[in-house]
Amino acid sequence: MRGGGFGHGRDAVLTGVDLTVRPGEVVAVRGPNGAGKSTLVRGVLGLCDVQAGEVRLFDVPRARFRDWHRVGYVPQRHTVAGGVPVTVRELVSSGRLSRLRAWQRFGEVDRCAVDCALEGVGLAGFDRRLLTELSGGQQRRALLARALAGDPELLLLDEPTAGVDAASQRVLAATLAGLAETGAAVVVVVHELGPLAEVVTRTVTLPGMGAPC
Ligand SMILES: Nc1ncnc2c1ncn2[C@@H]1O[C@H](COP(=O)(O)OP(=O)(O)OP(=O)(O)O)[C@@H](O)[C@H]1O
Repeated sequence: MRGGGFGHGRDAVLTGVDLTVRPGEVVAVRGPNGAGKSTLVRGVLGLCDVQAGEVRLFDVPRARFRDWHRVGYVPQRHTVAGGVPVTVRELVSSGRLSRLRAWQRFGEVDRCAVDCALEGVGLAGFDRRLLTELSGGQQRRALLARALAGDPELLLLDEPTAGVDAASQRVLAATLAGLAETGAAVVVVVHELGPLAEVVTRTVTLPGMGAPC
């Protein structure tokens, strides 16, 4: 992004953001509550208003970008289960859908990707459970598995370690390191780096209080 300005309606949250993330990088985005970390990530995805500047994904202006299967997103909050009795496998399988062409069925490759993602976050034995029956930390891991199942080349994670125990944070760190080794770019919003310190290659700190970055 160049000169990125992001906000909500007319309210500006971030101005003048210049940030380039390259393949193989694991970039941590930090800053105080309300600094605009989620707004930045959502701005990349077009989920909040881009008020100024330009965002390009894989060198394509975001407005013209269509290859969303290349991008994974783990939101900070989720309402995916909101009243719908979805199993962990169904949730994680939905991460493959953007990879399928209109005429393609969910096949063996897709099932393997889902199994692999479940295993990668330590939820292999939970696939038939309802998402609502999982603890908060397990639900966050299921959301991560959904993003991983799509084999993203750019993965954006919004506070994936919040409410997640130390052992699971170490698993997450190893998973992100493995992904970056394949050449994927990772952007992760975090308050405390914890085990992620081992894999983060660069930290971007948002100053907060509406100050330019
Ligand atoms: N949907 C929304 N509509 C209007 N304002 C919003 C919306 N979401 C966030 N904001 C405002 O944007 C500002 C930045 O919020 P954001 O969630 O990006 O901060 P953050 O750095 O991720 O904070 P935290 O560490 O608490 O998660 C805050 O002042 C917040 O009130």
